[in-house]
Amino acid sequence: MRYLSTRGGISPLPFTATVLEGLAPDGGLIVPEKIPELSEADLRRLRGLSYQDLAYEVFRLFADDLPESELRLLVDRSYATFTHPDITPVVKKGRVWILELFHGPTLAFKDVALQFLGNLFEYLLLTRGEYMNILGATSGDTGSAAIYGVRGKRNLAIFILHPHGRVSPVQALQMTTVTDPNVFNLALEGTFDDCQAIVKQLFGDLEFKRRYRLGAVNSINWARVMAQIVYYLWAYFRVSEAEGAEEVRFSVPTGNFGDIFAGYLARRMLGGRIERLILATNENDILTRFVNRGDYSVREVIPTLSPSMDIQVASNFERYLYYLFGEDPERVREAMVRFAEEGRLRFSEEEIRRVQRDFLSASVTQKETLETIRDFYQETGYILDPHTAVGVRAALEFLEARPMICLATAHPAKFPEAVSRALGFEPPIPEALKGLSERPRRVVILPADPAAVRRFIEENALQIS
Ligand SMILES: N[C@@H](CCOP(=O)(O)O)C(=O)O
Repeated sequence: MRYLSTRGGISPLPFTATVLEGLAPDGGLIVPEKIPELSEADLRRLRGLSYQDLAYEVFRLFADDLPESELRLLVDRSYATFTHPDITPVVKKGRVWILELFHGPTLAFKDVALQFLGNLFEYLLLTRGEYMNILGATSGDTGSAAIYGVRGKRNLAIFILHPHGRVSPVQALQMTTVTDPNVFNLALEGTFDDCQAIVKQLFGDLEFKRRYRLGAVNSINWARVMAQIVYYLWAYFRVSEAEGAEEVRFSVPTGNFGDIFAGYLARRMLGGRIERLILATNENDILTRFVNRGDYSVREVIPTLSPSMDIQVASNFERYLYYLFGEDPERVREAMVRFAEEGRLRFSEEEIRRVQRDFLSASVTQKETLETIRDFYQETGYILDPHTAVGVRAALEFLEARPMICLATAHPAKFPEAVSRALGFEPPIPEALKGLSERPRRVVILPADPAAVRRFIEENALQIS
């Protein structure tokens, strides 16, 4: 498989180069040259596999320049850190299925890809005798998952930018209590969008990127998206079999468009057996306005009870645009230039119709989020985290005969304040979070200024002369 940039400015790359590159040097996102479609025979072969075997088979389609034996080891090592034997179990609760993506070390869906990416980085760097400084932005969950994915690994340092005071207290503790010398948490005085823009700006400075060997852990890195495709296929197989249904819907709480973009690819691979994806947003509803009205225009970021989704500029949206525009990089480049200048994009009626064949969308208020946590608990005894609650609420709006699978993107114990507001008690604390608040912390507060971040990296980056 070869990889291209959504903006058309690179020669085709193999998988391993794609992973190390992160963001394409022309500022675009990297996409596979073609999306494999699974035949009936493939589906029969994949249906009964364990999660690890399925992941191995899916990765083989995209990562064909990795030795197969090494890929197998990477998959097994990555999912050995999960506490559930099914890795991402799917359970029926009330009228919907819940796909639990929070059984990894940091209790969020990000672990599914970042455990793998951490091991993959280590393997690639050691075999090439290279090092890397990872630079990432987080609105809460990616940060700790990336840190846990690379801590203790050789030839790697990691710099994670989060918006100061705008992640949940548990999310902040998960990141800042990792005090290994190669882990740097930078709390920026701004929003997640500021953090992500700084990351993209520093990646866009090719001289800086090459000098400090910058690597990406956000879903701009293709390996993140690839790893997330697996759980859509996994859940499709489990639920279609249990319900005797050919088609299902998935509901996905969405901020940066990475997770739902993996769902879009899974939908294409399954030949439409995912009838549609429900794109669920909180009050930061730019993506809902896009799906429902073709209005993709930036507004102020509103802090909510589901902070990981407090995002206006969704970086993976560009990958979807590439397919919406018929894989025409020229159109993508023009659109991204216009968006940078005007902060908005408009779409034709025909384009909106096509978008609506892929997605249905609803935006969910904080009041509705709390009501959903409460009502769902009363009906099923199951505690939703606020992000999952946004997805469940949107799912209930679009419930019909097909089974509905809701992505449970984080464990409720990461958001005890929101759960307690809804239910009057906090969720039980899982082992992984016990004693966090007593541990020493390390975090540096900086202005949301690219020059300040750049200086910090220059002073602290791993450099091997
Ligand atoms: N919601 C994310 C934001 C970053 O998204 P990513 O998928 O591109 O890493 C978070 O929790 O940090």
